Amino acid sequence: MQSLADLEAQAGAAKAAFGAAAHILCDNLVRIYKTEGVEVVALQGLDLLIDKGELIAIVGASGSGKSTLLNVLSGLDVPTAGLARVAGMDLLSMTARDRLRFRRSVVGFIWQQTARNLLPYLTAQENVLLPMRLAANKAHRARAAELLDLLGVADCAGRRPGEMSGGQQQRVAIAVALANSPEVILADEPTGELDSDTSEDVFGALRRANRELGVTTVIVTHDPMVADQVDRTIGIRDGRTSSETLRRTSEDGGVIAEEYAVLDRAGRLQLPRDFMSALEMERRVRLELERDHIGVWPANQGDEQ
Ligand SMILES: Nc1ncnc2c1ncn2[C@@H]1O[C@H](COP(=O)(O)OP(=O)(O)OP(=O)(O)O)[C@@H](O)[C@H]1O
Repeated sequence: MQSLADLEAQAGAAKAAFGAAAHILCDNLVRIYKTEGVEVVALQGLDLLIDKGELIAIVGASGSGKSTLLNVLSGLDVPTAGLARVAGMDLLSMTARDRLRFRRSVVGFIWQQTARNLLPYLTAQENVLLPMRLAANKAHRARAAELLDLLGVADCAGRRPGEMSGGQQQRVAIAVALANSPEVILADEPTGELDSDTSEDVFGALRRANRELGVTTVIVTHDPMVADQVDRTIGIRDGRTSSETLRRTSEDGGVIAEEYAVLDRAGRLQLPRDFMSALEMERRVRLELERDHIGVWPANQGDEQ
């Protein structure tokens, strides 16, 4: 029989192990906004693990908490409770100085509004040089040129944002986000203002940056096409991760997408709304453990109270 000390040691080890190797970790993340005495729980115990070098999409209905999550991960906003760690840095206990360093060199950010990403009076090259801060030396100029080339906008180097298309501006914005060699790129609806062809270019540029530079990339999107092209899509509902779609290539070269519900460490999972309404499930369900699955049934009429 195990002693209490053994059990405590085991529990401690399991806790340390959760997400220990993850590049991005959220554990039971909570963000409550208080406005005029009303509390809005935007994140309600969200768990998330992302490995180094992954390219993932986050999808979810409007108001599900996607932007709140991205603001936390980028160090712009501080969560109310829980644990959030990016590239080994704890986002709840960072000093102001660490936060600044984190925002300057650990994460790169791309906003939906093309105009918010670039300074209008600077050329593409000058925009990319800006985060590097020091007077542009030769190495910096070479890096700016390399990044613009990698993202397919080398020909825009000397143009100002007003002289570029929306898609070109977003690709330059990716170069700006990559300028200081961040470990993580966060993009909030980067193709939200673009048509589908241009979106594909921008998304291709993000994929290339992910593949060639190994930078962990998280894209919040409504765009179903974007969600089709990543290894993993994480669905958020009511401030929690609710589903994951994993894509893999089959032996014959086809792409197989499999959707899973997310089971948290407390054993909670969210049933898809359409499944629940199809069987009129509300409040209570019956569960039965079978040899290789768990059955879920609507409560019998007599069970309702
Ligand atoms: N600064 C704020 N003050 C008060 N409530 C907020 C604030 N920001 C977000 N919320 C609320 O938190 C919830 C989650 O919002 P969030 O913007 O994260 O959702 P979203 O999934 O990004 O939505 P969208 O797709 O529309 O951008 C919503 O109910 C929203 O009204």
